[in-house]
Amino acid sequence: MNLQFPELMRTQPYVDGRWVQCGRSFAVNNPADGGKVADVGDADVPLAESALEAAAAAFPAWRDRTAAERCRLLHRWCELIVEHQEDLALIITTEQGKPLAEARAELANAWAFVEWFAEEGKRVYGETIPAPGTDRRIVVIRQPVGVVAALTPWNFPSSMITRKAAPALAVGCTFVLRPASATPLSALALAKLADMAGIPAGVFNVVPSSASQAIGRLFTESPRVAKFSFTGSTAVGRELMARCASTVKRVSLELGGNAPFLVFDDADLDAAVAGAMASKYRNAGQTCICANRFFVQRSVQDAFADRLAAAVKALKVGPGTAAGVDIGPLISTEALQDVDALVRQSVAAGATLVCGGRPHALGGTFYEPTILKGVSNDMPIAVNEIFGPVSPLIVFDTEAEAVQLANDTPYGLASYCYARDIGRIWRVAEGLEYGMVGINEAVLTNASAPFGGVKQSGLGREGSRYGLDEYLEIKYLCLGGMQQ
Ligand SMILES: NC(=O)C1=CN([C@@H]2O[C@H](COP(=O)(O)OP(=O)(O)OC[C@H]3O[C@@H](n4cnc5c(N)ncnc54)[C@H](OP(=O)(O)O)[C@@H]3O)[C@@H](O)[C@H]2O)C=CC1
Ligand SMILES: O=C(O)CCCC(=O)O
Repeated sequence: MNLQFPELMRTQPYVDGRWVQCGRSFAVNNPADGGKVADVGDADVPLAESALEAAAAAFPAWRDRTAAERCRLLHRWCELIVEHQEDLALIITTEQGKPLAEARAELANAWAFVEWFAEEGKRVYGETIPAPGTDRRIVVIRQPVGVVAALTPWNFPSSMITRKAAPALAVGCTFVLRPASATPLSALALAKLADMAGIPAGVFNVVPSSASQAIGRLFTESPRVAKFSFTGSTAVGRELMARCASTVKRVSLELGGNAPFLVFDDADLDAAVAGAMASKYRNAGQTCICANRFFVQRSVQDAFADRLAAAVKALKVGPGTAAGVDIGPLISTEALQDVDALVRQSVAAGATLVCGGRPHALGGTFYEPTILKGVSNDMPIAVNEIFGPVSPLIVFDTEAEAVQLANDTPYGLASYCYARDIGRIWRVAEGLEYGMVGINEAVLTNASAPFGGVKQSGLGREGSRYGLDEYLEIKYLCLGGMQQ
């Protein structure tokens, strides 16, 4: 990797303000060609435990700084991320695979979370409440929960970190992160910049590790951790949440999705196709909010499919660093096999391919951008999170049927509705059992909006002023003896 600032290429865990030499390492590979990018120090449980200790030791002093002081450091961190965004984008593309343009967009989101919470961290207000008697006063204050431990996924190696760490640090919590083993380099580069920004030792720690289960057990069961935050699959999130019960930890979970994308007969079809492309094919479909099922009203199904197919066929597949590439590789061979199996099962069950439908001629983990028609809501491809560049089209007749089919899943993260009738839009938006509804819009993520799901898609919200609440405890002060 040819970085302008080579110091960003860190390969050791960052604990208590120091880069720690490890006895063992694990390889980070470039999904575009399978080549090794780096060997990264493999943090074991004792090292992760020492990171929790460091975070616990750093907590009182960090908590007791003024919000303005903490936020100034976060602003500095943000400035450094902006200054080094080209290098950081290259690191994302190299370890994760997405096209450079998308890596830059992820970076813009990543620093926007830091900037936004550097501002909002100054607004942790309390409250006074009228008391039932004249002899007392009720006051509510909000305080940082303490040490936060987080596990993040590989699909957004930078922004999934800053949207947890920035609010936590802004309100006075300290933070220990274990990034996905496929993408630790972005996390370590962010740690380098946090260090350069002057964020004190122990406040932000990163422990890359190949031992996901052992570190997960430590983070969820350690009494030192006050709050556990996870982004990843529902299956793993469910297991980790159960472990948190042993210490009754506060938990935030951003889990899997099965986003419905509803296209009604009054929709602006060009807008719907543009939204479908942005939602489905970004990050090669490896996004928890990407459209997973397209429900298209019968009278517009052919027009929508034809226009979508024209756009999909124009997508350029290739390594994320190559000019003009729209779709990079999938993260791993297993991911490619899973996506291909879902497509094959659908075809065997009666769906038809409009385009794509197999591993790409480039080989490796590249997959053809695909559209399937004649899918039904009970096929495995509609029941499971696809996490690949495949659009299954399901036809519907009535509004009620569309909402019923859309809600027929245990997931409830993002959903999308394209229509023009305002009554219909309102009814559908209210009826969708999802944490987020894109209405004639498919780009939902930004720092000022509350991102999160209902049902088995998770607990809590990230981004927006609600994102601060995840890291704050409410304390009620009852002042008695107030009578003269
Ligand atoms: N909501 C979302 O944003 C995401 C959803 N997914 C969904 O999950 C599917 C599988 O992807 P995958 O990356 O395997 O997602 P996982 O849920 O398995 O992984 C997410 C994170 O959790 C870690 N992890 C995995 N298993 C455990 C465990 N038992 N204890 C503690 N930590 C664990 C992973 O580490 P490591 O990477 O080292 O295994 C990674 O850091 C995808 O196809 C997609 O459907 C995946 C990623 C993000
Ligand atoms: O897939 C996710 O887990 C989050 C999506 C982030 C984004 O939309 O930028």
